[in-house]
Amino acid sequence: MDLFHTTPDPTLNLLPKDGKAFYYGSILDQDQADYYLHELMTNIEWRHDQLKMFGRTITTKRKVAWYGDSPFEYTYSHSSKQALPWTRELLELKTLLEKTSGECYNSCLLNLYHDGSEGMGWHSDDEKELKKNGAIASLSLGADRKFIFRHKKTKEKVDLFLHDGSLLVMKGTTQTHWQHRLPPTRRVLEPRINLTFRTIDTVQGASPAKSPVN
Ligand SMILES: O=C(O)CCC(=O)C(=O)O
Ligand SMILES: [Fe+2]
Repeated sequence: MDLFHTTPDPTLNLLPKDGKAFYYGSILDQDQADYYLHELMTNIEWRHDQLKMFGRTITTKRKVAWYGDSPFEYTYSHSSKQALPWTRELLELKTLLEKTSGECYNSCLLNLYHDGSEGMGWHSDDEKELKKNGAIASLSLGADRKFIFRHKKTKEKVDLFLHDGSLLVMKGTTQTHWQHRLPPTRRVLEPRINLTFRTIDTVQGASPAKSPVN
């Protein structure tokens, strides 16, 4: 299904079955989107991600950061990390996303893609430490990028563009039945930041999404 050219309707489920994904379009005006992009570029403690695959350590070009309500410990590709305390801007965005989506979140994984050569491979945000079927609110800032869902069994795909300042909310059984990916592209030369607000199941501990290769 090609959803590139449809006007966003946040009441419309983009997935034909086995999950729910709602695209709100831009929820920030251009000045706000520019402001947060700049602030987050500057004030977030960005680190290259280290993935361990087949006994080798790979350093991704994209950078990541992890923030939360408390210094959640989580294991991310065989190394243990701690969530940093919320910054002012992250708390403002969390409040806005909670109001818009009607859900609560206690942590946020941020990804910085310097240009279109950086992306993220197929994965589901289904770590056992995340609240089962918890909502994930994905805010995009900067370059518009294509995002693709793929059903795990039928391989059915749903494509959309995540625009500057836009919100995508994934909920229900989406992470059980669907994977998603941010494909690299030669057409994009500008940076993009993506924030995924999540809920860690605080009884169990903490872990963000798997570490898919670029
Ligand atoms: O950058 C994106 O839009 C996707 C990020 C993502 O899937 C993740 O952080 O788990
Ligand atoms: Fe993800």
